[in-house]
Parts: sequence; C-alpha cells; structure tokens
Amino acid sequence: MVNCAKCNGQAALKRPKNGDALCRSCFFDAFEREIHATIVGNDLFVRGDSVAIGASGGKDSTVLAHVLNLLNERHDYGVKLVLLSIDEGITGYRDDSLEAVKRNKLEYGLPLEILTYKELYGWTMDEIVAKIGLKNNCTFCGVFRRQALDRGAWKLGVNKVATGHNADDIAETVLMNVLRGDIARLQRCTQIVTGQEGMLPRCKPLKYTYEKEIVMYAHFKKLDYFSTECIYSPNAYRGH
Ligand SMILES: Nc1ncnc2c1ncn2[C@@H]1O[C@H](COP(=O)(O)OP(=O)(O)OP(=O)(O)O)[C@@H](O)[C@H]1O
Repeated sequence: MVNCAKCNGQAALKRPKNGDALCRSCFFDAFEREIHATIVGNDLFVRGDSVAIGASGGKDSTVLAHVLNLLNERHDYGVKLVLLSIDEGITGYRDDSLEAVKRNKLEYGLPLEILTYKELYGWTMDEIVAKIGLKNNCTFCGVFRRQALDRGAWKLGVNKVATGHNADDIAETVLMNVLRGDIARLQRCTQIVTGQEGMLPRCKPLKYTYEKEIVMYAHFKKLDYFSTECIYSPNAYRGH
C-alpha cells in the first residue's frame, strides 16, 4: 500500500503534476486550492462580477463549472455564474454534449443560455461542412465560436467569460504558433486574461491545471460530461 503524502491514508493516485501520491480527498483539496490560487493570484474575479462559463459539455468546462461554483461558495467570491453554450449544429456531437450541459444546469442550479450558429449566422456546421468539406472547417468554427461566445455574453449582460482551456491546451497552442511562426499570437496565447478591443475579457482559470488531472478529478467526482471528440476535427492542425 502506498500512503497519501498529506494524510498518510491510502493513496488513490500519483499526481501527474508533481508525482505526489495522494488519497482522493487530498487530491480534491490540492486541485481546488491550486485553481483558487490561480484565481486570486491573477485577480480573475472581483466581487459583483457576472461571469459566463463557456460550457461545451466536455470534461474541461464541466470541471470548470463545478469548481467555480464550489469555490464561489467556499471563498465567498461574490460572483454571479451563468452557463453559456454555443450550439454549432453538429449532429451526433454537440446535440449530445449539450444534453450533459442541461443536466449540469440542474445539478449546479446555474442559469443556462444556448445560442446556435443557425440563428446567429444562418448556417449550422453540418451545412458548412456539406458545402466546404473537411478542410479549414475548424478555422471557420473557431472564429464563429469566439464571436458567438461574445454575443451570448452581451445578451446575458455578464462582464466576463471564463473558458476551460487547460495547461495542455496552452502548451499545444504555443507549439502551433511556433510552428506557424506567428509571433504576435505566440505572445498573446499564454495570457490568462485575453480580450481584443470591443470584446469582453476572457479568462482561463484552469491555465495551470493538467489535462490528466482534470480527467481524474471528473472521474473521481463522477461529474456528468460528454467525452467524444468533434466528428469534424480529424484534420485539425491542433490534432496533427
Ligand atoms: N460549444 C461551446 N459552447 C461554449 N463554450 C465552448 C464551446 N466549445 C468550446 N467552449 C469553451 O472553450 C473551451 C476550450 O474548447 P475545446 O474545444 O478545448 O473544448 P472541448 O474539448 O469541446 O470541451 P472541454 O474543453 O470542455 O473539455 C472549453 O473548455 C469551453 O469553455
């Protein structure tokens, strides 16, 4: 038996982040404390903020919604949280993942707003892919989503957006920008708060959280999320 490095009980995992052997409860504690430290250390929220959590139904945004809701109560941030989902119109993917978001809305007691590409742009991603095929479709979708999240946030009257981007996502983005030689983006992409002119600030509370630990946390906490990859992303540069 391996002992928990914190409480000496039975360890349940070895943390990918630092190799510590921890029991479940000490892992939850460390995981949540680190996200709290990121929020406080970077002044991500101030009392009275209204924050839309970009909720895709995937593991990252589900863990983000769960942890923000918990920390907001535990540490009395005084922040109003709302779930904001964008339905890109991808049959067999987003329709299923949005069902997970709807269940989370009930579980966490948070309001949920869903905006669709169809109503915003007149096209679903299914229709776009039928027209342009599986080349550059992720680029379209990414640009649309960024704007859709912003429009949804204005509609909800919030002053900030939080997304579930994690440390692995950011490392991938750094690598992609190096390979593309995109110096401007390389500098921007590691910032914890972004927001181009005229857009609401966006923050990434999971910036220092490892993807593997997010999966472990979601698994041990039995969080309700949808784990399939987008059916239209096999050619995406990120995956490559
Ligand atoms: N359809 C969407 N609606 C709302 N927010 C989204 C949507 N897609 C992505 N996001 C936001 O952007 C973040 C990063 O997007 P990414 O494509 O990595 O998400 P994912 O793999 O679909 O799901 P997740 O990141 O939740 O595991 C998400 O964590 C979420 O906050």
